[in-house]
This record gives sequence, structure tokens and C-alpha cells, in this order.
Amino acid sequence: MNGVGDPTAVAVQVDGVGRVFGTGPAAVVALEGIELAVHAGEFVSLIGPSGCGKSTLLRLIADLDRPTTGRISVFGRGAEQARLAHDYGIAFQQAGLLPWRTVRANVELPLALHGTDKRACRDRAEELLALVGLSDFAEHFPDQLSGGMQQRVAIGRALAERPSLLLMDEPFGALDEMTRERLQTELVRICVETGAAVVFVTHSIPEAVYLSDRVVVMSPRPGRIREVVDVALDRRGGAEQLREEDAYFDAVRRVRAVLHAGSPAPVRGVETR
Ligand SMILES: Nc1ncnc2c1ncn2[C@@H]1O[C@H](COP(=O)(O)OP(=O)(O)OP(=O)(O)O)[C@@H](O)[C@H]1O
Repeated sequence: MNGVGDPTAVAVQVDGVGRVFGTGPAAVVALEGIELAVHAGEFVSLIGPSGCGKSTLLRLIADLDRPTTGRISVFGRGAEQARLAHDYGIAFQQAGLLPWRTVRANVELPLALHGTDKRACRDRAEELLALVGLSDFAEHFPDQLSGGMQQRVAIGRALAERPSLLLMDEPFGALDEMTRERLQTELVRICVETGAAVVFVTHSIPEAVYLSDRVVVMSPRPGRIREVVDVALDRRGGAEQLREEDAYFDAVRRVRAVLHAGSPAPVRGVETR
């Protein structure tokens, strides 16, 4: 019993994790003393200044890198076991689609690689393309799609094996604001439908607040968790309405205050942006 599918389970447990790159005087302490638990079905964003270790933490959870100290588990398994058991799906800033495969074949890829038979691959691809709104583009190739559509394919692919956890590193970072908002709304809907927990790296405070149950604010050198902000917006009124609500603006202000609490004060007489 590893807790996948159990809503009371802990999806990701990070205990005392540190990551140092290099040795001696040139060593970079990318992360130090990170403690974090992400629960099943919970949406948690990581936000903080450039270089504070957000991507490093995500890569450690995904077992794309190993911590120098501490331990990470995913649904009770070690990060490596979780990777081998396909407990999570990954989507990064670059959609990373294979240009010579159709949209359908890209979405089917993880299933085909892991031995799912053709019929089941096709059925699952149909479901996923409907979920991300791309049923009419199944036979297109990636270079025939917009950036936002390519990201939707990547999200569909990440969901192919019904992971209980999605790891996303600025998946909407390269998109225009309107497309980005649309995909945020879709992502919230998809998460509700699939019940997946998400760890989401972003530079955008409104994006973090809109998507998340909790926002983890990090500080750099060494990368640490400064504070975890509870957002807990009432999402029953519909996704779009949320962006107009006082509770949303209040959460944006709270995250901004924590984020800027450690920034150097502006020098008098010097314009800052
Ligand atoms: N493979 C590596 N080798 C050496 N240093 C690294 C490596 N990966 C990351 N670092 C360093 O670790 C620190 C954290 O990097 P990381 O990419 O995790 O930050 P980030 O918060 O995701 O930044 P950004 O918001 O700019 O993407 C940085 O100082 C970076 O230079």
C-alpha cells in the first residue's frame, strides 16, 4: 500500500533536504534544510527569486538529481522507486514534444514505451485529447500548433498514466497572458477531474495564487523556505470569477509581502522597478 489514490496520503514528503553543487570555495548551496509535505490532491506552488532553488527542488522530487542531505519520498516510496513506478507526470517550460510524431502519438508515447497495447493506447489518447481540448488536432504535428496548444499536448502526455502527482516547472512561462490564463483555468479543471497533486514552479504571484492551495515562498543563497502561505480560495463560484474576488487579491498581497520581505530596500533617489 503506497497511498496512491488515498486522499489522506502524503504525495511528497521532503525531510531536511539540502543540495550543494560543486566543492570547496566554489560550492553553491542551492538548497538547505527543506521540509515540506504535499498532500494527495493538493496544489502547491514554489515561488521565489531567480536562483533560490525552485527547479532544483522539483528535479530532486522527480529523481532527476539526488539530494546532498536529507530524504524525499513520493507516496511513501523513495524518489527513484516512484520514478520507476511512474507515480508522477512531468511538464516543463518547453513542451518537449517529438516533432516527427503526431499529437496523438506524442500523447500515447509514455503508454507505448511501457508496453500498453495499441487499442488501450488509442482509447486513452482519445480521453486525454478531449481533456485538454485537442480532439480535432490528433493528426497534426507539433509545429502546426501554437505554443499554448503544444503545452496542452505536454500536459495530456504528463497525465497519460493517470499519475497521482504532476511536477510542473513554469509550464506556461513562455505563453502570452491570455493563453496563460486560459491554460491555468484548464489546469484547475483537470486537477479537479483527475484528483492529482501538483508541485508547480512559477515566477508569477497571481498564477501561484490562482492555482494553489498553498504557496511556498523561497529565499536564495542558500535556498530555503521562507514561509508557506495558505491560499485556500473558495473555488465553487467558478474559475474565472475567482480572479475578481477580494480573497484572491488578499492572497496575492500576502504572497507579495512575504516575497518582498527579504528584498533589499530601494536606494533613495534611485528608481526601482
Ligand atoms: N547543475 C548545476 N550545477 C551547478 N550549479 C547549479 C546547477 N543547477 C543549479 N545550480 C545552482 O543552484 C542554484 C539554484 O538554481 P535553480 O535553477 O534551482 O534556481 P531557480 O529558483 O529555479 O531559478 P530560476 O527562477 O532562475 O529558474 C543557482 O545558484 C544555480 O546556479
